[in-house]
Amino acid sequence: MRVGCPKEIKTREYRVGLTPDSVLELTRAGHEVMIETNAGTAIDFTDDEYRAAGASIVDTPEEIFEKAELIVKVKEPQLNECAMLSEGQTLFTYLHLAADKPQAEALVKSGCMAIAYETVTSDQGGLPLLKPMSEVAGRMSIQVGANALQMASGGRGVLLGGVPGVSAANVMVLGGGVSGFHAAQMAVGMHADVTIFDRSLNRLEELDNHFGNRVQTVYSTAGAIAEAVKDADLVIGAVLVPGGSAPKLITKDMLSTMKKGAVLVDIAIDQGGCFETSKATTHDNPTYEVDGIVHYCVANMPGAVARTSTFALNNRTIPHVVNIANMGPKKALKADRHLRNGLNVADGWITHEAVAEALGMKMKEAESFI
Ligand SMILES: NC(=O)C1=CN([C@@H]2O[C@H](COP(=O)(O)OP(=O)(O)OC[C@H]3O[C@@H](n4cnc5c(N)ncnc54)[C@H](O)[C@@H]3O)[C@@H](O)[C@H]2O)C=CC1
Ligand SMILES: CC(=O)C(=O)O
Ligand SMILES: [Mg+2]
Repeated sequence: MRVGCPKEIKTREYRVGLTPDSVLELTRAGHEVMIETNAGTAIDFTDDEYRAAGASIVDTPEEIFEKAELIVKVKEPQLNECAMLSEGQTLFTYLHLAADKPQAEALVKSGCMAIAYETVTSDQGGLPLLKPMSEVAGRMSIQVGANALQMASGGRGVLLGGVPGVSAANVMVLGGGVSGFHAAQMAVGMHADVTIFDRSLNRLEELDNHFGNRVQTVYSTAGAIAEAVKDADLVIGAVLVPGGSAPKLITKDMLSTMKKGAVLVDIAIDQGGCFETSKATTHDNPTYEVDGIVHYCVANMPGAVARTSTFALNNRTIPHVVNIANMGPKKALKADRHLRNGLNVADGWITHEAVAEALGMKMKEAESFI
C-alpha cells in the first residue's frame, strides 16, 4: 500500500505521524512510504533518516494527498487538508470531531474513511491511542507546576521536595486516572507530599496498593476538596467524565482560601477545565493569575515535548498502521472491532454514534462500510 505522512500544519505542532523507525516497519512489510520534506526536522528526524528507512521524500502535501492510499497524521486535518482528501483514501489521526462540525462536514464531503485515534478501544478498556498523551501531560504537569511555583513565575517560592529541615510542598491531584497517576508518580519522585482525589473507590484502592504510604488517597467530595485546597501549594486537575465536560471542582470563591502564589495546573482544560477560573492558554503564554493564584491551562501540553510525544504515540499507533496497510482498511476494520470503534467517517457518512449525537448529524453503522 502507498502510505503518506504530511508535515503537521497546526500552529506550533511539531509532532509527526510516522517516526523513521515506523517507516522501516512499513517498508520492511513491502509498503511504499512518502514523507513530506522537513516533516520531522523540528524534532531532529532528518529527511536523510527517513530516506535510510526506505521512504521517499516529497516536496508538497498536495503530492501526498494525491497519491497516498493511507494518510497518517497527528492532529485533525485542517480544512485545506480535508479538501485534498478523496474517496478511496483512509485517514488515521486524532480528529476530535464532536467539537468541530466544519471539519466533520468536510470529511463527510471528501468521501474518505477517517479513523480517529481517540475513539479506538482495547480489550483492557480505556482509550489506548489517547493514553500516551495523557501520560505525557500527567508527567509534564509536575514539571510545569514546579516551574510555576518559582518566584519569577509568580509562584510562592516553594521547592516541591523541600530540603532536609524544610517541609516538602503539598500537591493535590484531582482525578487518579492515567494523567493523575503519572502526575502523582513524578510528584512522589520529587519528594513532594501527595494526595490523590478520585470518585472511583476501585481506582483509589488500586492507587493505594501501588503507592503504599507514599501518597494519601481521598474520596473526592466538594467538602474534602474545599478543606484540602487551603493547604495546597500545587493542584493538578486531571479529572475526566467520559463524553462530558469536566466538573468544576475548585470555584472562584475557593481561591481566596488558598495560599498566595499557589499553583493550579488544569490538564482537563481540553474538556472545559475543572477549575472555575480556568481558560485555555498556549505554550507561548502558558500562565496567568487570578486572585494571587497562578493558573497553567495549556490545551496541547504534549506539543511542548514533541519528540517524546511522537515516540509515545507511534509506539501505540504503528501496529494498527501496519495492519491497515497489510490487510487494506476494510479487512483491518472487519478483523478488529477495537479499530472499528475508531471509524468516525466513511463514504460520506458519520459512522460513530457519540460523534453523530454530539454534532446532531445522521449516521450509518461502521459495519455497513466494511
Ligand atoms: N491538556 C492536555 O494537553 C491534555 C489533556 N488531556 C485531558 O486530561 C483529562 C484526563 O484524562 P485521563 O487522565 O486520560 O482520564 P482518565 O479517564 O484516565 O482519568 C480521569 C479520572 O477522573 C476521575 N474523576 C471523575 N470525576 C471526578 C471527580 N469529581 N473528582 C475526582 N475524580 C474524578 C475518574 O474516576 C478517573 O479516574 C482529559 O480531559 C484529557 O482529555 C489529556 C492529554 C493532554
Ligand atoms: C490528544 C490530542 O489531541 C493531542 O495530543 O493533540
Ligand atoms: Mg540527528
